[in-house]
Amino acid sequence: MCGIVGIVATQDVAAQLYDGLTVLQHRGQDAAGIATADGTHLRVHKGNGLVRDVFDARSMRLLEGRVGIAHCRYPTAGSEGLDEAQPFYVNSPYGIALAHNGNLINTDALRREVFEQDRRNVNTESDSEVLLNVFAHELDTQKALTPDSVFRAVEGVNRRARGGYAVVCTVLGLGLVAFRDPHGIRPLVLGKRATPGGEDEYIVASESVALDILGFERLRDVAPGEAVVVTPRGELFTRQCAPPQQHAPCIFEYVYFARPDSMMDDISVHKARMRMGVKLGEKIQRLRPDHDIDVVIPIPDTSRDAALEIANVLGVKYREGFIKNRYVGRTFIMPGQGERAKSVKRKLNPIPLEFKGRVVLLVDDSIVRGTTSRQIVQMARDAGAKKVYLASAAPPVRYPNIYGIDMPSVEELVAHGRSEEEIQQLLGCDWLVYQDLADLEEAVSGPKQRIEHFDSSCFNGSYVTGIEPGYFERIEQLRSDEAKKSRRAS
Ligand SMILES: O=P(O)(O)OC[C@H]1O[C@H](OP(=O)(O)OP(=O)(O)O)[C@H](O)[C@@H]1O
Ligand SMILES: NC(=O)CC[C@H](N)C(=O)O
Ligand SMILES: [Mg+2]
Repeated sequence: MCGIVGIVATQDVAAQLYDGLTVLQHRGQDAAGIATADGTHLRVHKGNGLVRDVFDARSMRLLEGRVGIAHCRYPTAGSEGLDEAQPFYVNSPYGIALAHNGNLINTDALRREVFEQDRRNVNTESDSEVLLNVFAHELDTQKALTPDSVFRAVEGVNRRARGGYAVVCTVLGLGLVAFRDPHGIRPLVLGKRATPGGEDEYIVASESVALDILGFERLRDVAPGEAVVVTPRGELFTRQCAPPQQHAPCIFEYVYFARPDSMMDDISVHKARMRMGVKLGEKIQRLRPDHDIDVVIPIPDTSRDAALEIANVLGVKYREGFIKNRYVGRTFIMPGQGERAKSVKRKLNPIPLEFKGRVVLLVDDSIVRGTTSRQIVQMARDAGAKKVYLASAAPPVRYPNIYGIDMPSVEELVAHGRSEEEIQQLLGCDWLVYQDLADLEEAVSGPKQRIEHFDSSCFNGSYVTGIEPGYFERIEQLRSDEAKKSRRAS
């Protein structure tokens, strides 16, 4: 999913960008990078691996500048290699570094346009490098470098690019630029803090947790289609750069991606997950008023909030029956199926006394490829459970996600083309229950019903940007696990 941060401060920002990235690490574990600008120079350091592995004292010292951006990557386009780690950089016009969370769905057409019409070279398979070149070209068509000209350039990007994008850039000679796609599919939040001397400092980030740990106050979310410019002197400019369109934030952020301590589009992720638990608990109660569940056990980490509420609604015990190895990262965002499958075992281990002789209800936030649940159900049986039920706080994932979550191939989705009974059989549990989509959407938008529409495409197959014919076949060819495996091998 990728995490992005941009900061303008009165001191060098690299150390703060680094700290910001460490709390966005759950959004991307494959690569990380920071770019800083100090007036005349842009400095970039990036590499493969976790944030803590990519930077050392020397690379941090070189990252001078009071304006900077940072990225941690979960690839959805191109390869996992260093070439496609972000931020990307172009030296014309002015020198621009860009970091992107999301995924473009018209990358091929844009790539051709960029080469043939804009006469710019894109050196990788990354959609983000294409996006940078579109922005650079649009800025190049402007007469001067001002917030106003940047807003016109972002208007140009919004006319040309389709898909999900939350973007941070440093533009030499101007400062920090950030923008969000016209549907607001990907998240972006704006924060501010004042120095003891009363000077303003600003941050934009994928999740508000980055603001919290760096002492910024959350001002608001960047609006769909809005762009933000912050100059090195701490002046903030904002403008709507696209005609109004349906706001459709990605619901999977609330289900799985985001940290529970983040606020996203003014909704607490933690509360959204608790409400998912209440709704699903009520459904279980409706379907099985005389249930025989002895204990509710979450599949850590992300399902905990929902699982606790299910236990409360059902009036049964909640127990931590699986212990998570804190040194293993998130398995879903690992690039290959072999690694994902191996990592579940390394990551989760049962405490048998919580299972022995009991009817257990295991709860996960979502079942995507079924990698986790298939193994966990077996672990619960091996640990002595009498019966193993499984509840998913999200509906069946039956369609690809194309806006920044790497699930391009329907064949890899355990629920694709299968009934719930068939999935239950495949996962090996005694009963399987899924959240209904209407309940999930209601749970996320909350009592105030702040958001009317979501991008719920992986659950209902409805894509807010529209899709070109042949698109799914093409990404399947490019990005299925099989395709990635043979690319790596060659
Ligand atoms: O059906 P699957 O393809 O296995 O994908 C779904 C699982 O993957 C995620 O866990 P992950 O280990 O990535 O992160 P977490 O520790 O935050 O739950 C998610 O929370 C589910 O447990
Ligand atoms: N998950 C993301 O946001 C990915 C960003 C971009 N499409 C990449 O692959 O690098
Ligand atoms: Mg999980």
